[in-house]
Amino acid sequence: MAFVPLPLADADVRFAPHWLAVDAADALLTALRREVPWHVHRIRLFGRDVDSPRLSCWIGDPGTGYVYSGTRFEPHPWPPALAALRPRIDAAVGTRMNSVLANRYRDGRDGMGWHADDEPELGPRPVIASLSLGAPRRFVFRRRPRRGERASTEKFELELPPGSLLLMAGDTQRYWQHALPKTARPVGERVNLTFRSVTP
Ligand SMILES: O=C(O)CCC(=O)C(=O)O
Ligand SMILES: [Fe+2]
Repeated sequence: MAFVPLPLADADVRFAPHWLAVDAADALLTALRREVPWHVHRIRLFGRDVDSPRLSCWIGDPGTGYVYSGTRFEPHPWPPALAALRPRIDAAVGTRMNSVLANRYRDGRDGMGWHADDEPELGPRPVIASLSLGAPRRFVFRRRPRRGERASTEKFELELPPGSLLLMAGDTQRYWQHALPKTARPVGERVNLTFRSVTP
């Protein structure tokens, strides 16, 4: 359950690799497969609308509607398994979360490209708690280029096993981007929940 800080400069990233026991993570994955209305979202990529390479669902309190990749989503109400989990997440990170983006990566062809979760509704220093379930996947950070720098080579990567909780806080979104790369390796299904605190 303990968090260890990860060595990203000017960021606050903490990781609890075994936040949930493996059987609890499995049970949650089974419940979420059934309880969450999974959809392919349309996202804007280099000025074009395309199908996102994953299934997703926005879940949240009323009024936490969210703009993502140029599209506004009204949140789905909390399914029972997530309503039960939410106070434990809140206690672990010390923030009251009011929404969650659930993502379902069916296999290695699904992933998420480089981005920072820096939408204005998340405030200047977003606190985001990311819980992983199912197949382990590689998660990567890259530093945004500093002033006068064309590109940054600073990277940090880790594997996110089932039951792990990754906390991103402080200036993490300001100075770093993250991604879940696609992979040619045969990997099973993974579900990720990013709990957020949105100011409506
Ligand atoms: O699936 C993941 O681990 C990352 C998800 C993510 O970055 C996001 O939902 O913003
Ligand atoms: Fe993200």
